Amino acid sequence: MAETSGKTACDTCASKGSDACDTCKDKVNLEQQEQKIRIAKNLSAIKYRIAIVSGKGGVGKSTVTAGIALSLAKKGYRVGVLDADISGPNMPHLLNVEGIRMGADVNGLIPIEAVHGIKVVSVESLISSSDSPVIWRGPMRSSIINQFLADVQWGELDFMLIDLPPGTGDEPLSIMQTIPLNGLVIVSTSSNLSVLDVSKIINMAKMLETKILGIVENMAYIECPDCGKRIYPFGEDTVKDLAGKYGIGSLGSIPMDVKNRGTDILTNEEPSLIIKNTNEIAENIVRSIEG
Ligand SMILES: Nc1ncnc2c1ncn2[C@@H]1O[C@H](COP(=O)(O)OP(=O)(O)OP(=O)(O)O)[C@@H](O)[C@H]1O
Repeated sequence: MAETSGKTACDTCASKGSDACDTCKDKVNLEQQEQKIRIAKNLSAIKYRIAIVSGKGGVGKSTVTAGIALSLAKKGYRVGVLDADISGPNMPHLLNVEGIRMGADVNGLIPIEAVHGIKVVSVESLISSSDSPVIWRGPMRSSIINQFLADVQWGELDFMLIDLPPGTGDEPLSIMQTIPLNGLVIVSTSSNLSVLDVSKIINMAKMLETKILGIVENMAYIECPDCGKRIYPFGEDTVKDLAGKYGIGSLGSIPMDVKNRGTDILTNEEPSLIIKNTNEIAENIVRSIEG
C-alpha cells in the first residue's frame, strides 16, 4: 500500500474505524504486507531454519527434535524450537517447560526459555491447559504459524528447529512453503510402513527444492543390558537401503531406550541413550548444513 510522509492509505481513509474498515481489502492487504515484513525481519536474524519431518506419526520426530535442540544448545549454539505440530504439540513437555504460558510485551510474544537457553514456542503455551485439545481448522492453523514467525521475539539464533506435523498432507506442506527452510531432517523407524512413507517426504522435498540434510533412524535396535547383543525389531538395514536408493546421507541412529519416559531425556542427571546418540546426529547436521 502506498505510503505518504509515514502515513498509510488507511490513515487518511474516510472509512477508518467504521464497519466498512473491517472488510476493506486494502486494510487486509496492508496487514498481510506488514506481517510479511515482520516475518522477514525475524527470519533474517536466524542463521539456519531446519524442519524435522516424518512420514508417519509416532516414530519419535518430536523426541529427536528435542534431543537435537539440547545437543546443539550444549555445544553453545543459540537454538529456538518452533512446535508446528498444532494439533499435537509436545515440545513443551519434552523440553520440560509444560504448563508455562508465553508472556508478551509491546514488541510481541516472548518465547519460553528451556534448559541451555533453548527458546520454545508452541500453541501448548497459549492454551489454557496442556490436556485441552487444539481444534483449530486449517486456515487458523496456518495463521498461527505466521503469527509465531511474525510476532514472537525470537532474537538472534543459530538454529531454528521446526517440529512439523507428521506426513505429507496439506498442513506440513503449507508450513514448509511458509517458512524458508535451509534443510530437512527426516526421522523414521525401519518398519516397512514408515519407510514407505519416507519416500513420499523425499519426493515432497524435491518438489519444494528443499535440501534433505539426512535421515535419522529412530528406535533402530534394542541392546540387551546383560550381553550387549543388539536386536533389530524392525529389520536391520531398511532405512540405510532407502537412504542409499535416494542418495541421502544417514545422520545416525538412535536405539530404543527402554528407560525413556518422555521428559526424562532432559531431567535425568545421567544423559539418556537418546541424548547420547543425538550428540553425534547434531554434529552431522551442522556438517551437512555448513558443507
Ligand atoms: N528412541 C526411543 N526409545 C524409546 N522411546 C522412544 C524413542 N523415541 C521416541 N520414543 C517414544 O515414542 C513415543 C512417540 O514419540 P514422539 O512423540 O517423539 O513421536 P512423533 O513422531 O513426534 O509423534 P507424532 O508426530 O505423532 O506426535 C513417545 O512416547 C516417545 O517417548
